[in-house]
Parts: sequence; structure tokens; C-alpha cells
Amino acid sequence: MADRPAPANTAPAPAPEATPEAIAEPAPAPGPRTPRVRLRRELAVHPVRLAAALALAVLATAAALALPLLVRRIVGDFSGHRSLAPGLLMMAAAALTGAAAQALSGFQLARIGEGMTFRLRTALMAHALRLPLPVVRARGTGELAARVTSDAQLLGQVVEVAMQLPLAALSVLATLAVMVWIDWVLTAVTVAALALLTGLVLVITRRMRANVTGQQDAVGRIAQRFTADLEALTTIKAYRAEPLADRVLAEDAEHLRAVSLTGARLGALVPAVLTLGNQFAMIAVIVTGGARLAAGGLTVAAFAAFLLYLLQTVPSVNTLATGFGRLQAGLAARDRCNDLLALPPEADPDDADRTAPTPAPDAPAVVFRTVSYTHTGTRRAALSAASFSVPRTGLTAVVGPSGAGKSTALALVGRFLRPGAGSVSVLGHDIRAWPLGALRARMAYVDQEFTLLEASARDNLQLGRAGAADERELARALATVGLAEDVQRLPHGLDTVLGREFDLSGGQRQRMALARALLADADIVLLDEPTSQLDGLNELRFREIVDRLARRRAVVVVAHRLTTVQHADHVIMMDRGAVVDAADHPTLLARCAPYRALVSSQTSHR
Ligand SMILES: Nc1ncnc2c1ncn2[C@@H]1O[C@H](COP(=O)(O)OP(=O)(O)OP(=O)(O)O)[C@@H](O)[C@H]1O
Repeated sequence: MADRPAPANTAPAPAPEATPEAIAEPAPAPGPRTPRVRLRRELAVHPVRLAAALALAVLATAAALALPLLVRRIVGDFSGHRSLAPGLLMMAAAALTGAAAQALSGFQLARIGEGMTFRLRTALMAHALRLPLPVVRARGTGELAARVTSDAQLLGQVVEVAMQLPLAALSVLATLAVMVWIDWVLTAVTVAALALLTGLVLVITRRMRANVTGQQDAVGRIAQRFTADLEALTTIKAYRAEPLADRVLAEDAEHLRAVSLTGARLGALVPAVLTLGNQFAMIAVIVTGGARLAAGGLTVAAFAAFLLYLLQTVPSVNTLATGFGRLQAGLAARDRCNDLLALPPEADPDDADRTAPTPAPDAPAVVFRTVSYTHTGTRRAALSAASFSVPRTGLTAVVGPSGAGKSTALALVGRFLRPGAGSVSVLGHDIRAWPLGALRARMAYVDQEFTLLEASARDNLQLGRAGAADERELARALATVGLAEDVQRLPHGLDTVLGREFDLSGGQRQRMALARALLADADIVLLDEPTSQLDGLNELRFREIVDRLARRRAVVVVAHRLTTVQHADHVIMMDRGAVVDAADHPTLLARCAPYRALVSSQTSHR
């Protein structure tokens, strides 16, 4: 280690100034929020498509309206012994035009809806990826996935409905206007029947909205639980816990079934009420019309045309009623999507406008000043007024018993968590002064799970790099961590997509993460328990890599193994959220009893 510069600061950090106390995690700063979903704005995104859809729908309605009038004309021609051909031809033309216009309009609306679902989904996913980690954990990955999939789908359908409703209303009104022209008394009877029907449907569909929210919440809960079970599948299998998992999942599914049944009950009422209302209107019109026909106040042709118009209102009235139900479902989904979009992202609101500070040349890599942090939902502080500093270069080991707060401290450096009290500085600047992206560009992070993205080995290696690495750089990094042959053996070498059928072993993943850190060329390398799955040979290799990294950078290792601690330049001893002492290994051995106890507990296990 002769070639490594002496650590800039190996003195113990200042003693805690504040009384350690549990400080709740602060609410994340209100960030630049993703705009909420607004249906009107969404509908206006493609004005030409929307206008085309509207024009086609109006054409379809007009063609449908013309049909009964043409029937009336044909009946007239028939009784007047005139040729039926012109009337029949016009009727065929109107029917075909109406059908074509209706199909095209429907497709345009579906296209607008799909566009909206796409925009919404991408916005939801992008927003979820930028949420603070504690928020994502608290919400649950499955729950968030349900919003992106199921809720976005429901909401996409709303566009179609939101357009169909005014069109159907327009069609009903236009038909009623023609009906008034034919016979106002029969129209009044029809309107009375329809008003009764509308009132009933409104009451039902209102209740449906709350029910849909309940159903979507239940879907989210199942998705969350099932995802968590799949992630823990090895444990479930190892402990034969399938029946337990089955039971809990079945309880969630039962809850969803119960909520859905309430929805089905409400949903089943709608067509029943519609049929009843239509039959009621028909009977009322036939009875009144029959009486007026007998009294000579109405002609047969006019009565036939009126009945046809009445029949024609049925699909539009049905569209209004069922569409209103679907609209309520969509609005419930919109509320759930907006609830997600309203969560503040982890970046500060002015992040994009800020320039990254220039690292202070002589400042330590990291300084904690009386930092406290309490994980959401817990009462005990994971860190209590912790103060320490990490020299600009060299290997710093953070040690301490399990639960001492080591990983929490590392997460605070990467600003995955925000301090509840105190301050964290990186390269001479408070982390709040750094734009988040610039701060993280200064760091490479290897976490406990050695997470690989579901992407090619090449992409995984290059994460965090400003530019692409060339083949030689990649090969060198892989050779350094002893992975060259393993990657060569993959079916497509560096271009093999990792994560599913072509996964790496735990140790290989760890080394892959180290190769990534080598290629990232960051100022600060954060390693959380990086040797837990390495064999003797690879642990030796790991030490060499860390030595090499530490020549020009600060390498912070949360270490359990004595081997890592012994050759570190700087050791920070933590216990129960506090920094007990910080110095090099021999100094700590000589003066820090808890450190001595930790070391001897490890040596006695060897
Ligand atoms: N996501 C979390 N939610 C709630 N509490 C947490 C969370 N992560 C850690 N904690 C708690 O915070 C305290 C510190 O945990 P931390 O993981 O920082 O300790 P550690 O020193 O890294 O432990 P280990 O060596 O066992 O990994 C512990 O009491 C732990 O239970």
C-alpha cells in the first residue's frame, strides 16, 4: 500500500453535539411534479384526429336520423303507387355511409385512447422510477405496477367513453327534435319515460365509482403480495411455506371477489333498468299513439316513423347509461393515477436549473455532521447524531454490530435517504447543494443485493458511465475482476441479456458490480458488504481491486470481515446508530474497547 497517499483525515470525527433522538424522516421536498392527468387536456392532444372522429360520428348520426324519414317516404310512395327505387337507393346509401362513418369514428377514438394510455403509462413509470426509495418501499412494487398496468388501461378506455357520451346525448337530442316535429305528444311521453330511466341509472353509476376504487385497491394489494412472494420464492419453497402463501393470497383474492361482486350487482342493474325503461317508453308510446291513431290525430306513416325513431334512441340511451358507468370507473382510475403522480420526486424542484458545484480540492470525500435518521414507520433512530469524515482517497471501512446503522449511513451518502437532522457534505459541498444527478455521477454504488438490471452484460457494465466503454476497456475490467471467462461462456457473450434464464451466481454478480465500479471512474466508491459471497481467491482479488480503486478515490466499504478492516486506512466504528470511534485499525485496537470486542468476536469464530 506504499503507493497509496496517506488519508487526508484519519482523526476521529467531532463528538456528537446534539442529544441523539429519534427524528422522523422528513417529508421529501416538493419536487417538480409530473403533471396530473386531466381528461380535457388529454383529449385536446390530437385536435385533428378528434375533429375527424367527431365529424364522422356526426355523419353516422345524421345517416341514422335520415333512415326513418326515408322509411316514411317509402311508405308514402307505396300508398301513392309511386316507384320505390329512389327511396330504397337513398336508404341503402344512408345505411352504408352511416356504418362506415361509425366504424371509422370508433377507430379514431380508440386511437386517441391508446395514445393517452401510452402517454400516461410512460409518465407513471418515469415518475415511479424517480420517487424516493422509502416511498417506493412503503407503497410496494406490486401496487405501483398495478397502477401502471391496470389503472392506466381503465383510464385509456375513458377517452372513448368521454367522446361517446356527448355524441350519444347529441344523437338522442337530435332524434327527440325530429320526434317533436312528427308528434309532440308522443315525444312528451317518451321524454317522461327516459327521465325516469336516467334518474335510476345515475344513482347506480355514482355508487359504481367508489366500488371501482375499491376493486383497483384490491388488485394492487394482490399484485403487491404476489410480487413479494415471487421475490421470496426460494424461502417459501425451502420452508414449504406454499400453503401459508396460498392462504394469504386467497384472502386477498377473496377480498377482491367480494368488492367485485358488489360492483357486479350494481353493473347488472344497469341493463335491467335500461330494458325496463325502454319497454316502458315503448308501451306508453304504442298505447298513446294507438289512441291518437284511432282518433285520427296521427297518420300510419308518421306513427311508423315515430316508432322507428324511438327504436333508434335505444342504442344511444344504452350508450349513455353504460358509458356513464365506464366513465365513473375511468375517473376512479384517474384518481389513483393522480395519487401516484402527486407523490413528490426525490430530486429538488430546482434541480434541473442548478449547476453542479466544483469539488473543493482539499475537502474530505464525505463529512457527516451530527446526522440523524429514522426509517419511516420505525421509532428508533437508525442514526443518532452521527459524525465522521471519509478521506478523499484510500479505503475507509465502516464496521459495527448488525443494525448499527452502517448501510443507512451509506444510503445517506448516495442521497437515497435524506438526513432527518444534521448535514452530509460530499467533496466539500452539502449534498443539498448538489443536483441529484451530478451528485450520483460522482459515486459508484455496489449494494448488498448486487443488483443487475434485466439488460445485456455490456449495458450492465456500463451503467453510470458518461460515454460507452470500448471493447478493450470492458475486457480489461472483466479480467481484473476474474469474470472474463464466465462472460465468454454466456450464449451471446457480452450481449447476453442477464436476469432471467442467463443469470449469474451471487459471487459473479458481486464481481460484475465491482467491474462496473471500475469502469464508472467515480470519485467515491460505496461498497455495501461486498465480500459476503466471494470465495478466498476472489476475496483476494477483491482486495487488489479495492486497493487499485482507492489509489485515486475514496472507497467506503461496509465491512464485516476482518480481512477488509485490517488493511483499511481508516475505520469508522459504529454502534446503535452512533459513531463510537474512528481511526486506523491498530489505533482502534489499542483504544476502542467495542472495536476490540468486535475484532475478537471474529477471530474467535475463525
Ligand atoms: N428499510 C428499513 N425500514 C425500516 N427500518 C430499517 C430499514 N433499514 C434498516 N432499518 C433499521 O435501521 C437500523 C439500522 O439498519 P442498517 O441496515 O443501517 O444497519 P447495518 O449496520 O447496516 O446492519 P447489518 O450489518 O445487519 O446490515 C436497524 O435497526 C434496522 O432495523
